[in-house]
Amino acid sequence: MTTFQFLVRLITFRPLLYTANALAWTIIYLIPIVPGLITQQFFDSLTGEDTLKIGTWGIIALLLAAALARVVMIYVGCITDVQFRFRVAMILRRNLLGHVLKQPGARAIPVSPGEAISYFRDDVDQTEEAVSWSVDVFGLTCFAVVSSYILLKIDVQMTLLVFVPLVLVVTIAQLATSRLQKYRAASRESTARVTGAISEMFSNVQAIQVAGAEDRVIDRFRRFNDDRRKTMLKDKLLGEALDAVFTNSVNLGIGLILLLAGTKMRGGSFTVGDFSLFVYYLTFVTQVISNVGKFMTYFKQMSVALERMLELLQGASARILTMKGTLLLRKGSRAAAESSNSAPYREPLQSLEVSGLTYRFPDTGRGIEDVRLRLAGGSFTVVTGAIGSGKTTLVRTLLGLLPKEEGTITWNGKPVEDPGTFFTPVNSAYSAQIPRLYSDTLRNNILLGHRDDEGALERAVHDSVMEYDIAHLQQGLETVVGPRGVKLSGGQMQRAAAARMLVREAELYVFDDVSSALDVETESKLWERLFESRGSATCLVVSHRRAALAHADHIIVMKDGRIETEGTVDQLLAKSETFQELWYGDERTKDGSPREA
Ligand SMILES: Nc1ncnc2c1ncn2[C@@H]1O[C@H](COP(=O)(O)OP(=O)(O)OP(=O)(O)O)[C@@H](O)[C@H]1O
Repeated sequence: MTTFQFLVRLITFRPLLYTANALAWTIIYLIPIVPGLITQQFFDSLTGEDTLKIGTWGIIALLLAAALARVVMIYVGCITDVQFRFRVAMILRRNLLGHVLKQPGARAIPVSPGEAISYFRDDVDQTEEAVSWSVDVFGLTCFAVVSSYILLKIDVQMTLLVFVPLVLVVTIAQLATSRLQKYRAASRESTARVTGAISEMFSNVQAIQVAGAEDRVIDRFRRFNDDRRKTMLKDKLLGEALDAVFTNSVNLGIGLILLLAGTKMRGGSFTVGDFSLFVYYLTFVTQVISNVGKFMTYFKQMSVALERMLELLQGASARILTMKGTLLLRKGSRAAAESSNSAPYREPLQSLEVSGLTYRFPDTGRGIEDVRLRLAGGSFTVVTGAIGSGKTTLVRTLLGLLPKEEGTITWNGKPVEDPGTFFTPVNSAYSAQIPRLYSDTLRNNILLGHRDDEGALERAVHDSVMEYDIAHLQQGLETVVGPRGVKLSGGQMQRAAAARMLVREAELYVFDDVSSALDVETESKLWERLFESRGSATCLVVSHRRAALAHADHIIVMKDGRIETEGTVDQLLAKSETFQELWYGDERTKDGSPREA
């Protein structure tokens, strides 16, 4: 989709509102024609050359009426503009967010969250700006046509002599704005580097101190600041210079008119009223040029914004951005939409089967290949294997957090078409390898908006072996855990994440390495409690720890992205070297032989 097509699609998103807006602003731009003509009559009346013959008070009344009409129209124009802008920005943000939310969770956005936020904020704003200014271009063109006609009728030579150089000066200045844009982009980039460095330094204070890297980090920060100073200076200097040209071009024009008008007036072909009309329109002609320039700038920015938003769509059609749909702006429309979503249906899990499951990361080509597995309802299956063997990729692809390239998944024999939507509570709940906590209370981190029905929170805290920690936290469940949960230990974070999963009722619980930071005793308690309170639930657990492996009904051993072997602990100990290494791994002596018991 070209930028122009994108603009047209946004304009036609609400055609009536856009037309009303365009009409309002065209009238706003055309109204100044009238006071110009009235002023001309006023000055001509002083020299007895006026044709209107309505006297000074009549002229004043007309001027007031024109001013009042313009004020009223500006009020109307602001309302139509805000209404239209708001809808354009809202549809873009909603469509973008809707697309992001439909993506597999682990690959929802191709950039950092900070950058994605800037796409949602700045790129949408720039697009909104361009669409809104397209209205002004139409109005200003109408003004330019009508005023040029009036001025040319009064004096062709004067019009050309005054306006052509003026148009040239302002156009050249406008062209320089593309350089200004380059400078602006560079200064934004350098500012982003500086703020990024500040946030990196704050979040890595300990790592910097431990590595004794304070001086190097400050040197790097200084370089970023120097760079920012240079780019900002260029940006400001050119910006101010262009501003000076724009504001002074009117004075320049008036100077030219004064020079020429004197001679013409003496000859009698040019009246005082004509002079006032030229000066009056001059301001608006400059405005026309600078506003058309502004639109051109916004249009260019819009093409960059479109490119960036397309990046966020990750190859999906650009039409997604401008898809029409209800905006739920009226009171109660959200509630109506929500109530139409029926409660999720829970189907007890008898068997979950996966076959030919394949996903390779585009940048490394690594991942999983042709994975086949079967989980029986109520079973406890452990996926194990060496570091990087594909355990996490397997569960994420199964759950739809990564987009499977090939393979089928069936739940009780029925194919699961969209795993990302299907594998959520009440069907399944998942606890990721790296716990993601928010700077909020522990209670809110566990519940994450879930209702605390019938003591669900208390049960989840107990099942995840957190009761002792909570008793020792200063404010118990009300303790604020700090950004990313920094006030908790690694093991506490893992168990908080497990509690978040267990507070949700589900048929299938998927644990990705939740026990790696737990001591043996706590981990054993975790599995025991899970069996006690949720014996009928099916569990898929990624782990290489004995406490989990010892509880397993079935173990899957991964190697290089494929299932190497599977079976029970005894079977695997007898036949799999990889499994023996994992099982005895911690106990090997330096010469490689197992330790004596
Ligand atoms: N985001 C990513 N981009 C590219 N390659 C990746 C990415 N994540 C993992 N990989 C690669 O995919 C392979 C499987 O990784 P995965 O995280 O599934 O292994 P794992 O068995 O869970 O390892 P660990 O025990 O360390 O968690 C590895 O070779 C890894 O380098």
